[in-house]
Amino acid sequence: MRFIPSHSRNRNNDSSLRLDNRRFTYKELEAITNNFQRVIGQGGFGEVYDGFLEDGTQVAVKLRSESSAQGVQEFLVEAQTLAKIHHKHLVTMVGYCNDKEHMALVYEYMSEGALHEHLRGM
Ligand SMILES: Nc1ncnc2c1ncn2[C@@H]1O[C@H](COP(=O)(O)OP(=O)(O)OP(=O)(O)O)[C@@H](O)[C@H]1O
Repeated sequence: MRFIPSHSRNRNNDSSLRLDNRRFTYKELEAITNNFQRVIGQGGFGEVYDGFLEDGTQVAVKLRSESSAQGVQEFLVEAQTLAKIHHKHLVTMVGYCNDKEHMALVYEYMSEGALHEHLRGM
């Protein structure tokens, strides 16, 4: 499956993923997560890590593991869908990483308390 036509690929032609969100390098993710130190969850794509951006914003970094049952395309679909959607009942995607073999999605962190508050307001 293609997400953008080949004629509109970005100039360096490195990816079929083009989003308005911030693009992180794997090195930046290492810094943000303090070398992937704290696992906060486990999803279909792999582990989810706690992290902090330079401005102190807490984020959840969903790193796609090589052994993930879900494929690269599914990962890209999630990234591309969330990049387009901004809704008060959906967690915001801050950015993504598509750096050689590393793929990750970066979301605003949502604590359980915040989630319950969120759901109560629905
Ligand atoms: N934005 C977030 N803030 C805080 N924790 C998160 C966030 N996103 C995910 N997590 C943690 O990571 C776990 C797995 O995330 P999530 O369910 O989104 O993964 P997934 O890959 O979509 O799972 P699946 O596809 O198997 O349903 C969550 O249960 C939660 O503990």
